[in-house]
Amino acid sequence: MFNDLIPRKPGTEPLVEAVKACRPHLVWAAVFSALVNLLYLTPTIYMLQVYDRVVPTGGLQTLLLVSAIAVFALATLALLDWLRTRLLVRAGLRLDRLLVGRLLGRVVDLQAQSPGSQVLREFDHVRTAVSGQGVLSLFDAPWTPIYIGCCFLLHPALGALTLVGAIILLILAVLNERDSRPRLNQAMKDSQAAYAAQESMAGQSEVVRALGMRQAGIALQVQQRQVATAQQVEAQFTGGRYTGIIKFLRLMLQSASLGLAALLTVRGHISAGSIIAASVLLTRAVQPIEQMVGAWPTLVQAKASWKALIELFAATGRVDRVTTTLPAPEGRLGLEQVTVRLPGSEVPQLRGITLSLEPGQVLGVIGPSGSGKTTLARVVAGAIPPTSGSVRLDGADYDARAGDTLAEHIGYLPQVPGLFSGSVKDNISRFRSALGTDPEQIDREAIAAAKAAGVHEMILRLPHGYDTVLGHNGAGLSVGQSQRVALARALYRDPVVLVLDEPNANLDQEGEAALTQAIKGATARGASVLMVAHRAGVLGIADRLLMLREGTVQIEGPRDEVMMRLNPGRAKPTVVPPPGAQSA
Ligand SMILES: Nc1ncnc2c1ncn2[C@@H]1O[C@H](COP(=O)(O)OP(=O)(O)OP(=O)(O)O)[C@@H](O)[C@H]1O
Repeated sequence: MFNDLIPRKPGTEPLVEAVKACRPHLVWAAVFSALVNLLYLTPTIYMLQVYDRVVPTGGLQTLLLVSAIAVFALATLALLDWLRTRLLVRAGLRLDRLLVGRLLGRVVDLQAQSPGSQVLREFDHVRTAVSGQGVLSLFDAPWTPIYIGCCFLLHPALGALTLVGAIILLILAVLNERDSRPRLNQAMKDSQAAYAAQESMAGQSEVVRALGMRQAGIALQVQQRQVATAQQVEAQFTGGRYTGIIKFLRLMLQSASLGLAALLTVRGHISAGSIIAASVLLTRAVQPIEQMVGAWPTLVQAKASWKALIELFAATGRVDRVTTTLPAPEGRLGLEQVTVRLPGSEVPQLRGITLSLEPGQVLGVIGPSGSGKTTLARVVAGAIPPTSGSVRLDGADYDARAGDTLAEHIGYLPQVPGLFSGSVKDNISRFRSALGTDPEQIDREAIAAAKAAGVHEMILRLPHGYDTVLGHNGAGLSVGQSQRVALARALYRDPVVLVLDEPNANLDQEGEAALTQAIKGATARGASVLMVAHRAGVLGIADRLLMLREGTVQIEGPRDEVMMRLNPGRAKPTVVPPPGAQSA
């Protein structure tokens, strides 16, 4: 039942480490729980002493002594209860400290986007269960048999009543779990889908308004929400029904034990003190079961979330490896039989691509829409791994440089610029300030990159220059301006490989001239450049051209030769020199 909750797959090591780090807290919390539960016997024992020793003899000194002991025991109970709660909260914090950074790293490493956005929510479910009532109810549960045993010690009939009561409550708890679990799981899935749909609509609100999809969009979201809420309500109704029955039964049992104990006292089987003691013991015996029923949704949710975290870590096991530090590369790029099949797709997007690119060379990638140009750019940029085959930088597989180490040598300008919320400088410097890099160094390098991209003057004309704060997706800049800032980001710290995906798609003449100069500057210092382009202009700078069709290389060779082959009727290649090319 709990087998699938143990992280065993490669890649899940951080989860194992985090659990190990929290183990001392959990063990001590369990020990304190045991002591707390023992001390819960204090009122029972106190009552027995008062009724059986103090009342018959009228011994005030005995009353004072047992009262003092009871106060001490109850104070210790309160202290230990407080300590165990603190320990669990600290365990939750430790989980947070150890896992959140890695978790976010793994989300970045995920290829499929959707599950990643829920990951922190999943983690919080686990943390809440660990640091709250969920785990406490598990710690208290084993005490039910002990309290029942104490009832048997008072009198077998009282023990039997408590045992039967506990069994009935347990059966109700199991039925509750069985009835509400599928509904809770479904409710979770439905509400996640509803949240995702709402986020997507909110992100596209302009399009929704402009296309008159307002009413349809709202109706769709309301429907999705109703489905999710209906399941939640059903689960709550089911849980509430059982909680009500369980509460009624517990109160009945308490009264029944009082009545039975009174009967046994009248008949002289037990002392008068046992009457209330029996009722208190029964309450303690069934309380963990009741607690468990209350905490069940939290535990079910935490279990599902923990499994989701295990899957996430197992699916992204490639990261967090320790690799040998290789020397800085020169920019020799090689693809060997690269095949890419994106997650969820049945056919590969790239098939058996082999190519090489030397430092200082520009390779232009052309081909019809959907032929795989962007996919090739993403693989060469290291954004996605090949499904098979290898991508090499100076002979070393991309995998040989772990995490961000590879990215330091690569400048990537994606088809959609993808700027982030933050200042223009933050965006160009790839948010280095968050890593504690010297601010002056960041300023110097960001300005150098902007100059290399020919965008320095344009940035200076922005309301706050490099400190202009951009919104989500670079809001605050035009599409062309975003593309130029993203080019500066790609050139930040002079990477030896440049991957530019339709870098001139939104540029005016000035922007295209700046782009050409930037590419020339990069090749002059020895960078290799792979550039996807539709428009002929910028391709004039390419040394070689590669034409893709349906994910395979159709033609590859020196630019003019390829152009001649593509346009055999023409005497001269059709690629026109890009603006600014003659000034080089
Ligand atoms: N996330 C994805 N999952 C599955 N298939 C995808 C995904 N993204 C793209 N594809 C498919 O991969 C193929 C290649 O897409 P790609 O974006 O590489 O083409 P492209 O040549 O860059 O096209 P364009 O010139 O229109 O940008 C297309 O058939 C597309 O449908």
